[in-house]
Amino acid sequence: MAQRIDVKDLDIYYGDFHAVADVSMTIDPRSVTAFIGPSGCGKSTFLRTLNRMHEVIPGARVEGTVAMEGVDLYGDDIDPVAVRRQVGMVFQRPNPFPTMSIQENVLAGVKLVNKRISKADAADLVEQSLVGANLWNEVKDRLDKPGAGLSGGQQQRLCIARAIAVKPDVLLMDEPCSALDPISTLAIEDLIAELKQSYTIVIVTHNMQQAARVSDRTAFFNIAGTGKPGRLIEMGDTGTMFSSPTEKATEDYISGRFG
Ligand SMILES: Nc1ncnc2c1ncn2[C@@H]1O[C@H](COP(=O)(O)OP(=O)(O)OP(=O)(O)O)[C@@H](O)[C@H]1O
Repeated sequence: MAQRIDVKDLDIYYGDFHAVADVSMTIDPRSVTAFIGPSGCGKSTFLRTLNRMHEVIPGARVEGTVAMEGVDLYGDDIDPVAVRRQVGMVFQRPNPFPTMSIQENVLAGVKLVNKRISKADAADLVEQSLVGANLWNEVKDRLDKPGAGLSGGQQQRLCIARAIAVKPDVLLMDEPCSALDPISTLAIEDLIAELKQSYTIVIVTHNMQQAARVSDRTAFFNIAGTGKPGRLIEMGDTGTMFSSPTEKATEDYISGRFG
């Protein structure tokens, strides 16, 4: 299930704008990697290149390689839709489909791939995915009610259930807790700790404490000024990054001196 990702010499563009320069990193399987850094340094942009969502924007492109278990996701024979199935994504704001029921939401991605799933298999998958997202006990008696009727934290866990229902290898999370209250945030953080047993997880967060709590490794990105590309400054074991980073910019950012 979980997969290792090797990024090599990646440059990311929006048309002529060079948004992120020269990133090389390894993301370990069955672990949580956090991306931190000031606004505009390209964390979300880089995250979206890991499942080829970046190129959905007109004019957006990359140079370099993103390899999953040695296979370049940008290779000529690779189907981007298959990549997005293998590498799921959870966004900042919970985005369940408002007119769909809870169970239809869980199955939304699966039905795109497998229209002929039997009722029994679908019911099993709904239960499995909701259990996996720590939501089953709260919703099992109202699976046919609208997903939009859940609390924000529950909606985010529903989105995680929808993402894991297609059985991805990797889960990308772009500030998944920024719209949530502290209790829901802790529920998602606990869930991330459980999910890493099975998945490779990458999370963008502005919250230093969250990066320190949930991640095994942390990557710090920075930007030298407006119009300049963001760069990966330093990446390492989260404990070390927060206690004794190598770069002064990392220390300044972590200690709240800028950003
Ligand atoms: N769709 C887009 N078209 C053109 N430029 C974009 C687009 N999305 C982002 N950018 C630019 O790319 C750069 C990196 O943005 P990005 O959102 O990746 O940074 P970030 O580190 O995730 O920021 P934040 O922490 O504020 O979310 C910024 O200069 C931004 O303006």
